[in-house]
Amino acid sequence: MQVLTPEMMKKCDQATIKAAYPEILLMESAALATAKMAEEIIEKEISFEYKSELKLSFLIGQGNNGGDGLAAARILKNWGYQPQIVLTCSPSELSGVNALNFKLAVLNKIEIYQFEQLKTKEFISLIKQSDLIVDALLGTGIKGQIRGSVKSIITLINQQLVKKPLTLAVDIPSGIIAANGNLAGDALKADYTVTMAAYKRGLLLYPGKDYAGKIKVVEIGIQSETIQENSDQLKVFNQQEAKKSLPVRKNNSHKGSFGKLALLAGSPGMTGAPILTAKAALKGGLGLVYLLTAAEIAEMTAAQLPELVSVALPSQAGLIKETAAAKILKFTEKVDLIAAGPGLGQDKGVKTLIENILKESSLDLILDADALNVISDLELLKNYKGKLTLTPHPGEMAALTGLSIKEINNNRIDIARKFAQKYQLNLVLKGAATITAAPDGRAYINLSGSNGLATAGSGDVLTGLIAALMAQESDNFRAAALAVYIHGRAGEFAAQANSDYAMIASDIIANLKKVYQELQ
Ligand SMILES: NC(=O)C1=CN([C@@H]2O[C@H](COP(=O)(O)OP(=O)(O)OC[C@H]3O[C@@H](n4cnc5c(N)ncnc54)[C@H](OP(=O)(O)O)[C@@H]3O)[C@@H](O)[C@H]2O)[C@H](O)CC1
Ligand SMILES: [K+]
Repeated sequence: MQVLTPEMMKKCDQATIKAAYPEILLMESAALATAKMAEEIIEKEISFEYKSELKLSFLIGQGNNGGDGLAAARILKNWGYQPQIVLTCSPSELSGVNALNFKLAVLNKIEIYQFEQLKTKEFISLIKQSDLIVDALLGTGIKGQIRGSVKSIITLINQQLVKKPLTLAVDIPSGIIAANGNLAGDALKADYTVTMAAYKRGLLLYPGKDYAGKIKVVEIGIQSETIQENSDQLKVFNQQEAKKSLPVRKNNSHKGSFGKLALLAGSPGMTGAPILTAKAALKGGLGLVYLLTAAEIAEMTAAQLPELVSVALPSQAGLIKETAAAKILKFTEKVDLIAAGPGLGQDKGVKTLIENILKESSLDLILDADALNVISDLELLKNYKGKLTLTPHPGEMAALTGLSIKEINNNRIDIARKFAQKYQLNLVLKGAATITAAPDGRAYINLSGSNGLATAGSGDVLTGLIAALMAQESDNFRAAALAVYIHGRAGEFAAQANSDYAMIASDIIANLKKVYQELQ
């Protein structure tokens, strides 16, 4: 399913209207979907005897988002509810389809208030008594910081109400910038969002994602071809996508059928990282892991995980020496892919080692953590002969690009995509709302996960999973996106079992089986 910017959404609306779909009909479809969602929420969340006893309050802005709200209120009135409307402007300031929907609301005898004419106390009491608020103040047309009556309403609700009524946002919570998920000063938190035709970026990026609650994308008459033509190939990776992408395992197979991984990882202070990566790779379905590690810890790591084949490399002060390059490259002749980085440590020797692999190997290669930190010549990435995947967190991405972490997080989608295209590699930009980008411009925003995933070793687990899925699926980009999804979903299961607070990286691995069972 596509993820759009406000400009793309506008183009879709315009193309649909131009192709003979009247604007009022589009708005009516959006309103009908909103009314249905409101009814679903009411039935699920509120116990009541008569529809007419429920207080449904519609907060209505001056634009088309408000128009959606006006029409939805009218539909619910016709279904036997008693909605009331709070308008942020005077009726004479409404135009076009919004003015028409206002007239219809009046005709249907809906109770209408103008915010400016209400005393603060009256407004607060009206909101407090509401069983459901429908937020149709601002949608994709937001410009600049919130202002005027819209700002007063959002501020009053956020500052004066200890317990906020159940809230349904129309299209996007008001105050969230649809292009990037940032706050336009302040925003109204929703429990549910009904969004028209496609996801908007701001619903999936933080802080917007925290404001949106449960999101439902509804069809309003815009053809999927129109959305496809006006989008930029950014999609969500959700359970449906994961089910489609899960590699089929052949019955007539041996451990070589599911891939052999050379994992270059670990140092004396960091013996857990390679174990987490190796274990996640094996539990992810990979056939065989060779851990290539510093001589000091080769034996000890082998003892920690009996399924592992541990290979000792020459080292100095615990870090693998650059002279190990020849041995590693010779060794990689018998594997299908290489993953490097977890717990590797950083020094000149490690840097030379990684550079040599980038210059000489042509296997599928995943670089994570310290293997990313030692890269200074980005041309090496571009010129790599095999298929390359990088898995930076925002700090590592900042080091790779020379941007600040804040800049990365403010524009993570575009930065990840441009980097992947420029250097012709798969990029997994980690953090809340992980982006997976392909060299050909495709990209996914991942939808699974929990804040418990922000725990030591979580990235090491992801690297192992990416290796596992890549070994089983030929499209490395799809494999990486699937691994990110599975990692996030296993994190959700781990959080359910342990709480977000108490889960650790090993719990992600322990819950992989539940994800595979769910996807099969
Ligand atoms: N045909 C369609 O386009 C459909 C659209 N749908 C819904 O429409 C909205 C987008 O509607 P749009 O009118 O483009 O914009 P909004 O309603 O979101 O906002 C515009 C009004 O809000 C005022 N505004 C803008 N920024 C601010 C702000 N920071 N603070 C306060 N007020 C603001 C703006 O005022 P101006 O003075 O700038 O003109 C407008 O009054 C979309 O989200 C959907 O809900 C339907 O889905 C159907 C088809
Ligand atoms: K809204």
